[in-house]
Amino acid sequence: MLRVAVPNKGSLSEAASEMLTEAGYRQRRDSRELVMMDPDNDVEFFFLRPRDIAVYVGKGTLDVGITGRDLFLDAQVEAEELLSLGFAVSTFRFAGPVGEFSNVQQLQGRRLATSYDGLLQSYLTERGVDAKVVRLDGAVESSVRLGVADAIADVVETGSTLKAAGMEIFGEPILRSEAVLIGRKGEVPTGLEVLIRRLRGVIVAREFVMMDYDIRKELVEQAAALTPGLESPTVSPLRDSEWVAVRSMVSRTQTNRIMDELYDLGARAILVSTIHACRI
Ligand SMILES: Nc1ncnc2c1ncn2[C@@H]1O[C@H](COP(=O)(O)OP(=O)(O)OP(=O)(O)O)[C@@H](O)[C@H]1O
Ligand SMILES: O=P(O)(O)OC[C@H]1O[C@H](OP(=O)(O)OP(=O)(O)O)[C@H](O)[C@@H]1O
Ligand SMILES: [Mg+2]
Repeated sequence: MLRVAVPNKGSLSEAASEMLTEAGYRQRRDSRELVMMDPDNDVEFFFLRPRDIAVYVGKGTLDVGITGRDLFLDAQVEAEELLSLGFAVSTFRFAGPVGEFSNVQQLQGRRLATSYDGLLQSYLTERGVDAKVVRLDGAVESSVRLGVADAIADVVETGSTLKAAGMEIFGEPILRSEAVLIGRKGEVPTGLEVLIRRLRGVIVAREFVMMDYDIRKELVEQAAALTPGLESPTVSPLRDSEWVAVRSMVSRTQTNRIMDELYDLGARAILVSTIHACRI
């Protein structure tokens, strides 16, 4: 039975369970459940703190787990990223009081607060910056105002938390993070390939839409260049032999631009539908 670690709390938890549900796995109904069997799929789910998931997977106690890339790298364990999952997208960055810092070298000898001390320390060491790292559990943005640090390294999404604390980002991003599936290096336990294929299916179904349209036969090459699909668009004959029907997967974010360009080219009856599930 494949043993899978899933975040039990925080910003990863709901999205991770939602993705597993879409992938056809059973998920808990009560947030207090710690373990859940899914006998139909031969998988056992363990609901754990996202920070601890890398530790369990690293030690081999559990086969795979979903966590944040930042949390995984911070844990510094023997595991590897198997798949990026496309949610909990954030950047890990330096920030300080407005106007005070502009680069990492200025952190020499200063105090830096973070919840990701492992990650931060190795970044600083690689760059030869000797700063004092102050480990805090959360609400790191308040640490400068409260006098325990001069600057911080923290998760930034919209930047509104930083702004509210009178801080601004500086320096290059330390890391681009998102939710990831991690596993033991070189090990492929039974059921893992199916899990990965199913999760990929969910990611693709979220990322793409299906586009259908009719176009005059002589314009099909130009239209296909706008909608090349993953392999090649499906072109089917219509009763009117001057026209063909085209079907192709299109990136969700490009949908309206492509519809406009197809319409300008002469395509009509352009229909967009969501992909419920897929195997690519
Ligand atoms: N605002 C956010 N936007 C996107 N991702 C975020 C955000 N805040 C945290 N994350 C990501 O979520 C993960 C942290 O999850 P975790 O559950 O430890 O923290 P949390 O959501 O802040 O919960 P807690 O309140 O327990 O600290 C990290 O991978 C981090 O990059
Ligand atoms: O850039 P933003 O969109 O403002 O989001 C980033 C904030 O979100 C997370 O905090 P969270 O709410 O999880 O609190 P915590 O720091 O106590 O974990 C993160 O630690 C940042 O503080
Ligand atoms: Mg947090």
